[in-house]
Amino acid sequence: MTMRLDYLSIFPGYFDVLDISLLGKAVDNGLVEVHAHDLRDWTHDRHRTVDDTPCGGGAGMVMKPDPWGEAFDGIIGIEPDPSVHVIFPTPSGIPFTQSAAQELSTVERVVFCCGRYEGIDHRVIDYARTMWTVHELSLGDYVLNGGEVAALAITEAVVRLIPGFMGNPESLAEESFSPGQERLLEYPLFTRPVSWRGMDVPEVLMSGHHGRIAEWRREESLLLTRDRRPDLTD
Ligand SMILES: Nc1cc(-c2cccs2)n[nH]1
Repeated sequence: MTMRLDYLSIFPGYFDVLDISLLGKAVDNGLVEVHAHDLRDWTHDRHRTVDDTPCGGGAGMVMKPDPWGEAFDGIIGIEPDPSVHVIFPTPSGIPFTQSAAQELSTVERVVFCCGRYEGIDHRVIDYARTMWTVHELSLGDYVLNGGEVAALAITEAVVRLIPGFMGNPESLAEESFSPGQERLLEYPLFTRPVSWRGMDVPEVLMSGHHGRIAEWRREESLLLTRDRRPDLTD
């Protein structure tokens, strides 16, 4: 299965980075195909205008619906297709989680709509919901200048889960937040040298005693989770 990823943005250059590293490899081995589009290509005025003042007043500018609608027609089509997943990163979205990444990793087509300014005219999202499967997703309780960085983060979380993408799929199963895993934070990791700047690797990890090592790691995860993410232990 090849996943097609489209990105609609007034800064399509953000997505050049997808040609690099692991994601670049996924593109090379045909696991994913990536298309970035400049929303301004669907404007018709000399200034290639994509925004206007908010109806009802208020600060900032809102992204006009017309360019989005024409871009949807050109990129996705004019017939409804629930198999197409359209993602609007937004601070007012539902929290993006590993389980959402897991679900999206099985989808054949994903279109990211990267808003700027104060946001996109709401009729664009309402229209998209009549046509495709729409996800308004938040990365966390902080505000970015636009959806591009969020789209890249969601892309990385999703693409790395596509079967055949990661060399060693077993490592995925053990990760924090993987399905089936207890919701615990990762224990501290060490590698050689055993002694570094006066700090030694914990002795238990050099003991070769797998039972004790597993016990030490679990305890460390429990302590870390209780200290930093008590919400995960609910
Ligand atoms: N979680 C999150 C998403 C965003 C934005 C998406 C689009 C513009 S700002 N900020 N923070």
